[in-house]
Amino acid sequence: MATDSWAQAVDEQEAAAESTFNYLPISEYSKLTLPFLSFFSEDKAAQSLLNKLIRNDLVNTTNQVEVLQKDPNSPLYSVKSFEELRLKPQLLQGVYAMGFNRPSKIQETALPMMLAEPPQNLIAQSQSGTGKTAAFVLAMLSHVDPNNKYPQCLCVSPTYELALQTGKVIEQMGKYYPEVKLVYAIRGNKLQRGMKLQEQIVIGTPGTMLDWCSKFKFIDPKKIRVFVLDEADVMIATQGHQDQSIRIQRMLPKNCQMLLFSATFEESVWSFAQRIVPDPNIIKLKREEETLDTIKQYYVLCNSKEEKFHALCNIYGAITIAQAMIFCHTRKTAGWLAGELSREGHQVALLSGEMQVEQRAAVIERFRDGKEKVLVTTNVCARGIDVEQVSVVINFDLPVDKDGNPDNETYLHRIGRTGRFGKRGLAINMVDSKMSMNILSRIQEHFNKKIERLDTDDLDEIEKIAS
Ligand SMILES: Nc1ncnc2c1ncn2[C@@H]1O[C@H](COP(=O)(O)OP(=O)(O)OP(=O)(O)O)[C@@H](O)[C@H]1O
Repeated sequence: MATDSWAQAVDEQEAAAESTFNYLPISEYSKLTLPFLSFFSEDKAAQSLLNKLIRNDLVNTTNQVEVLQKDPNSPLYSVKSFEELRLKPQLLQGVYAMGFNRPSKIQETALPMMLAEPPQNLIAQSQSGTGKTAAFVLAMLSHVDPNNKYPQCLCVSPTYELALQTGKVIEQMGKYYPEVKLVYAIRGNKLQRGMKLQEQIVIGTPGTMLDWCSKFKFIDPKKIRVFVLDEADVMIATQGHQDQSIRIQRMLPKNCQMLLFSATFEESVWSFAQRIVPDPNIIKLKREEETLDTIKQYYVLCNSKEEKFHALCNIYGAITIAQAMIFCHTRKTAGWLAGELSREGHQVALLSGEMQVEQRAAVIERFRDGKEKVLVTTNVCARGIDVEQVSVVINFDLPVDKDGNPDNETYLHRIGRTGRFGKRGLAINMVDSKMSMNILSRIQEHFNKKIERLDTDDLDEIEKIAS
């Protein structure tokens, strides 16, 4: 594709996004199946949704589960099969119909606690994709009494889209348990004043959920038996969500089971979790550490973006690269580079900030399937996305934070490998100024790992790095 058509595609997307926003009232916006998320493309919520959309498997972690029980004398339960949980037959059927053969790590530890009598509170942290959603969905479905026609479980999610994704899991898992009904407490879902909900499970965003419990009284909070707070780390990143969640929690009865899930566990999440979940059991599943040990790192000296592109072409000319990811600082550079590479005959995928989340998921999926060999992206777009099979990572621009300092964490995440995918990798950094050389040196110092210079005009030298 030529540069012009890339530029045109971007213009068209931006125009479409603008016109959608201009003409949609807020209430309509939330009714869209997958609304534009571009204005919070940097957001954790978009990232989390993207991960969910492109994932169709469990992330396999080898690390151990860490269980900190509130009562250290109580036995540490763990099950190895869904049968051992003595689930209702309809639910077991649902689980198997989804293709789950046995519980994931977090499920085998969390489910016995969540299904215990009397109900136990739980704070659980494990990386995205490890089966948390399926775990609490099973807990909710197990605890409701379908004969009671009123809400018994509340589940709050940070955004409409994430609520919808969880709702889908409830629907799939509860497929053989049709007596249990689900309703979405989301902006735009307008109910008649004075009505009382009959559905047993309510899933939604904190603001609407709070309104439905207090202002409109569609829900009687005193009858709630299970309260789930999903994606707590994403939740607290949004202004107001913390307070709204706490206000909902305060309306619930003392014996209501409180469950909180998070993919990460920084201090802010932890203190929020403790405010919202009294007397918790705590489960943590540590993410495997990324390391630079198996990565060969190089830098190339250039004077301009054109020179960087030239160096890139030389690298491509000298070594066979199955799949590469190229990171640029701005959308503009990413678009330009993708155009130039396409012109050279490469099959290029471009991940750009103005794309809808669904479009971005499609791009990553195609790349993952090997339909394109090069993925050009900005860091914002690719943050938190794991494309494991990539063996070459090119920092067309070095990662910096908003103050222009080296972003070591991003550097590690872009090129690092976990022990499990301990395949050798190659990272090439493009340096085009004194400033970027300084950033490179600081990255090198930070990781205490030498980054060698590579002369891209010397084809023999390039060939050597691949061997
Ligand atoms: N026991 C299981 N066996 C096989 N697949 C599973 C199992 N549990 C969950 N999955 C699948 O693994 C994927 C990830 O699960 P899930 O969405 O529950 O993870 P998560 O930890 O909630 O992720 P996130 O933090 O993004 O919400 C889903 O596609 C889900 O269908």
